[in-house]
Amino acid sequence: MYTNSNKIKRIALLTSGGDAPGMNAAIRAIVRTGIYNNLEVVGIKNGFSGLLKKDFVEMKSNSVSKIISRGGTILKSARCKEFKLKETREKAFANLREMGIDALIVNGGDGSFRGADLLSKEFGFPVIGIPCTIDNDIYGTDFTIGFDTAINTVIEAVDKIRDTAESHNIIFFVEVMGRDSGFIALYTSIASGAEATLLPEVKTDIKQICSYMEQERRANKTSGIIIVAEGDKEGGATEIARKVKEQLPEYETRVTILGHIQRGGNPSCKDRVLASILGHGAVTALLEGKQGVMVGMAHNRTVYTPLEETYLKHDQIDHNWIEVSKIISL
Ligand SMILES: Nc1ncnc2c1ncn2[C@@H]1O[C@H](COP(=O)(O)OP(=O)(O)OP(=O)(O)O)[C@@H](O)[C@H]1O
Ligand SMILES: O=P(O)(O)OC[C@H]1O[C@](O)(CO)[C@@H](O)[C@@H]1O
Ligand SMILES: [Mg+2]
Repeated sequence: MYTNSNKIKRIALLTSGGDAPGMNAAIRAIVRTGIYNNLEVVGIKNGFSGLLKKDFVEMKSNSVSKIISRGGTILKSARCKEFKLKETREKAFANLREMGIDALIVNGGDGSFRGADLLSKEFGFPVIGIPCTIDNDIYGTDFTIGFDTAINTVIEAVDKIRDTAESHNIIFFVEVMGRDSGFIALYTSIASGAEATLLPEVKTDIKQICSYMEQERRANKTSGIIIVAEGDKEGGATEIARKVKEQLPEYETRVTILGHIQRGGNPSCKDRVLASILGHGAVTALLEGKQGVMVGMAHNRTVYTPLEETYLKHDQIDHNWIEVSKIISL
């Protein structure tokens, strides 16, 4: 068990799970705020995997020069299945102690916070989380870092697809990311005026989609966009399109899977600001003696939420928004 009898002098940070635009801005803010407060800052490469392999790098102010505008993560990220095992986390804790590290900042999504929370609870080690995921599925913050950039990437693509849909009278099924969460699908549906939205949180009824398409045709609409979150329980866009085509063979349909273009790219202004404020907030939280919490932004204020709540409560989509999206796309 770790007893933090001394002041925090040396902190580490890592990025974990899917990369998210703005992770670099968060790294920059953590490093510079740490140095400003006379802390030593250590970067851990490749998420929890790097923690196990002692893949550490000392971070100086110039290590983070000119990265605020860059997508991805200079520390690299990974999914590390073994971190779910207690003996693996024991090794991680031992490595942190061996490197003289007093606290850890984890930049990632709900899965990363599960790992971070276990590390904090099992060893009493000071850990702070920063919400970095394009999925926006974390409780305790209005938005996660990367979401804004990702949804803007999606609507730029959907606007282009719309041109072809209209020119050729095609119904497009556009698949967006979100294995367990429909935030990207719902926001981009509303913003691109999509004719229908399919989400993991709502049961998809193929018959209902078909009758909706018929209704649209009667209203003289000859093209359309249906946004499908990849985690929809009826299947991804390819599967949904196949099922619809079985019922309505006369319709011209196409499928576009946007895939990983949604995770890359230069972060938006909003994501850069959010990442900078939360990165600074994570370091000041540690200096104030906070641990086992995530730093988030609610109503433009920095707030702290126990890590456990961030992944157990998740963030819920507003079901009224689905209705609104339908009404205004009719
Ligand atoms: N239950 C768990 N216990 C311990 N560690 C976990 C657990 N779940 C996830 N992790 C760790 O966190 C890593 C990242 O989790 P995950 O792949 O779910 O991504 P995420 O952080 O939710 O980000 P995103 O959803 O944006 O890709 C996992 O590879 C694993 O190392
Ligand atoms: O297939 P990969 O690259 O592991 O990541 C896909 C997953 O990561 C996310 O994009 C979030 O980063 C999810 O929406 C998606 O399910
Ligand atoms: Mg996740």
